[in-house]
This record gives sequence, C-alpha cells and structure tokens, in this order.
Amino acid sequence: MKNKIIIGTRSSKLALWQAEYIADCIRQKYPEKTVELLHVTTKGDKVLDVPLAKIGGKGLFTKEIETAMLENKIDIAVHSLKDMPTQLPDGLSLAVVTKRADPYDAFVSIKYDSFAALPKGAKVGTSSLRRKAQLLHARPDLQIQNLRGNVNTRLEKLEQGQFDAIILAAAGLKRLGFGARIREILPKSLCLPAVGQGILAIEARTGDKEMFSLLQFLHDEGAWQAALAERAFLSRVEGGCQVPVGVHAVTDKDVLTVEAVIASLDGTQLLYDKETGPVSSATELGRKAAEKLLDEGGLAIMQEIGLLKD
Ligand SMILES: NCc1[nH]cc(CCC(=O)O)c1CC(=O)O
Repeated sequence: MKNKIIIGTRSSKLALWQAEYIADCIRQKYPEKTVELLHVTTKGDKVLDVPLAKIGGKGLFTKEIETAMLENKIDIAVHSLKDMPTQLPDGLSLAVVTKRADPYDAFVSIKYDSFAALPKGAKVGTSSLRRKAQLLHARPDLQIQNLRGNVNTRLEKLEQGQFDAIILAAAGLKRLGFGARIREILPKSLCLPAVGQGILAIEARTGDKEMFSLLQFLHDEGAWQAALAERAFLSRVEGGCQVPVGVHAVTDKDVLTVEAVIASLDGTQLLYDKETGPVSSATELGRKAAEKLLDEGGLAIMQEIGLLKD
C-alpha cells in the first residue's frame, strides 16, 4: 500500500483549486496518507495567443500530465472532465468522476444585468466555438470576440473594458470564489454546456487497483452516467471540445435525458435533439443523439468546419 499519493495538475488557479480539493478529500478520508501535488505545464498553458480552435489537437491540456503518469512520476491526475479527450491514451483510464457542480455557462458583465439586456452589436468575449455559435443563433447582431487565458485573466480583460460581457463556466467561477460576478446563469435553451462541464475527473493507470479502490468514495453515479452519455455523443461527432456542439445529460432516478446541439460557426444553423431512456443505456442515448444530429445536417456542418480549419 502506498503511503504517499502524488497528484499531477496544471498550474492554473482553477486546476490547482481542483487538485487541492481532491487532495483534501483524500486526506480527510485517509488521514494516514500523504498527498502531494506535482505541477505539470501543458501545451494549452504555453500557447496563449492562438485561439484554441486553431491549435487543435487532442489533449491540449492533458497530454503532458498523462505522460508523467505513464512514467510513474505521478499516481493520479485531476482534470476538468470537459478538457479530457474522449479517447484516453493506452494504459490510462477514468477512475472516478465526482458529483457535478453547476454545469451551465455564466454571463459576466460590469454594465449589463443579463444576456437579454445587451444592446445591439455588443462585444462578447469567449474563445469557445460552442458558446459563440449558440449565442449568435439567439443574437446575430452580437460581436463575439476571442478571449483566451485562464479564468482570472479573462475577468481582468473584462474589467479593462475590452468587452461588454464575457461567458465562462459557472463551475470554474464558483470554485475560484467569483460566484458573485455571475449576473445570470445562461439557460440551457440558450446555451447547452460542453461535454462534462462541471464534473471533475480523476485519471489513473489502467489496472492500478489500489488507486481505483482508494478513490471509490468520490464516485458519483449520476455524474458518471451523464459523463457516459455526453462522452458517447462527443466521440460520435468527433472533433474534441473545440467544435460548436453542446450536450447535457441529467439523470432522474432510472431515467436519463440527453439534450444536444450542433451549430454552424455563425449560428445560422442550429440542430437540436433530445433523447430519453433508461440510465442503463446512457451510452446508446448519447450516441443516438449524435447520429440523429449528424443525419439532419450536422455532418455537413462538421465537414464545412473541417475545411475551414486549414
Ligand atoms: N477550458 C477551460 C475550463 N475547463 C474547465 C472549466 C470550468 C470548470 C468546469 O467546467 O468543470 C474551464 C473554464 C471555462 O470554461 O470557463
């Protein structure tokens, strides 16, 4: 049995909060164990001047951490599930996902109370094609401008007056103590969240029975089933987190409902589907939503984006 557990994490404030949170949970559950963090820099942390969609590449925020785990430098890694590719590298698996925090996107602004209050042509900052496409679908007049950097940097840019509003994941804002900056949680009818948004995932070496059983106390069944459905959707539509797709699954006892959208980059086309069925078919429901949307024109949208992506 290991006495010391090393958690690999990125060094952004959000990543550190998340890794510390899991470290604390483990320390409380197993007071006899030492839990340490090891900071790892990923490509996504280094390349800050390029829109995410242009850097592309799977595992932009996870690859270097996964390498450290395969080299036994760390035991487990804590990630936002949203940042994890659907296909994990050989030798690594999802050990557990934790209870979901707020899954939705938040409207943050100094001047305006709500998304609906934005004047014509307002400047909205977000680097996510998913948010951009859905917001433009509702409000084609808006100027959606690129906004990259970690949560703290993005809030600073808003304060400097570069934007009328910015959109960030509510979960990240709340974790970092910025919940009071949220003017409005965007309803899912306006902006469906990203795969896994609000869920923390712990990755471990496949077959590391000790870590898997040690972490079981963090497992949340509802989040796990939602993650299965949402990740099945994403693996079918492909393209990772930087394509204009949103998907959100919720469980209610034995029933799972998954809602999904695929949109064109300019928001003019937006395809929506909703599937409901038994929780035991979470994966099938996610896949079914993907197949339907691809059939109904989603495939053409994805192909067009593929061409645009030089
Ligand atoms: N891509 C960055 C990222 N990854 C996870 C979160 C928020 C936390 C979460 O969704 O669990 C964020 C920030 C954001 O999108 O505003």
